[in-house]
Amino acid sequence: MSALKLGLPSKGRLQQDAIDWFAKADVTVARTGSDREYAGRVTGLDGIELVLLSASEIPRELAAGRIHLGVTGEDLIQEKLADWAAITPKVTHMGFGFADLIIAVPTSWADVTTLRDLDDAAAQFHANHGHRLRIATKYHNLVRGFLSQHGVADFEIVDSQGATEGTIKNQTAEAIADITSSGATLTANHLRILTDGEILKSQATLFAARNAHWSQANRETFATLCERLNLSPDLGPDL
Ligand SMILES: Nc1ncnc2c1ncn2[C@@H]1O[C@H](COP(=O)(O)OP(=O)(O)OP(=O)(O)O)[C@@H](O)[C@H]1O
Ligand SMILES: O=P(O)(O)OC[C@H]1O[C@H](OP(=O)(O)OP(=O)(O)O)[C@H](O)[C@@H]1O
Repeated sequence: MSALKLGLPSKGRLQQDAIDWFAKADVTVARTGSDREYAGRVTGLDGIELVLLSASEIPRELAAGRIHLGVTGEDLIQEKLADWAAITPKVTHMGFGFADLIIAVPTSWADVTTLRDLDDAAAQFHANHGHRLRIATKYHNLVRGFLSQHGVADFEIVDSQGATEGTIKNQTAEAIADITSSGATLTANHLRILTDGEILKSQATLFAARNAHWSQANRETFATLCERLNLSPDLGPDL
């Protein structure tokens, strides 16, 4: 019998909260081996196999159906999977890992407080510098989609996979789009969120994979898990 594969973040800020969340359903995730070994097992509910993955790889594994269930941030799912709701429906929000994806500019840009101002500043910047205003982010698709919806076009995305708030000081970008939680990193780097610059509110979420092979046993395990967590997700007929 092939077990239901549950993908959890292998490290990082979501891992411990995810483990605690499953413990509420008497599903105990124990890391095995050393701290650095990406192995673990699940006890308390038969038929679940743990798959430890980077939070940013969980969307791809869900889409490919290599895991049945996965925990990651909504920001990562929406960025990486265009048609995410059809491929990997949400089972439930998990109530941690809250973070907002936002657009921010230097606090010294006193005249730029809205997207409209950003659009004007971008046109001016292009005219003055001969190249487009650069926005550093790892959320290329979400940022492009959001800015195009709001009529901001004269910009260029600069890839930044980490320390994005530092790109302005480093002069590799003029604005940034990144997730923020406490706001401390923005403040420390003299950045201010545009008043209408919120792209997405994210939190850790349990997703199910439509493309996974769901055996009868896998469905029953999932149903038991949902029952213990008091969940009745409506995932449509194909799951
Ligand atoms: N400061 C934060 N506060 C709360 N949640 C956050 C914060 N930063 C990130 N998150 C959430 O946690 C998710 C994973 O972030 P984390 O930094 O743990 O992993 P990652 O660096 O994106 O992935 P990887 O495991 O590949 O390194 C983010 O996509 C977001 O949903
Ligand atoms: O609003 P705050 O509470 O300050 O948190 C926001 C910061 O947290 C994340 O970075 P992370 O710590 O994952 O480091 P990274 O820049 O290397 O991705 C995010 O990219 C922000 O930089």
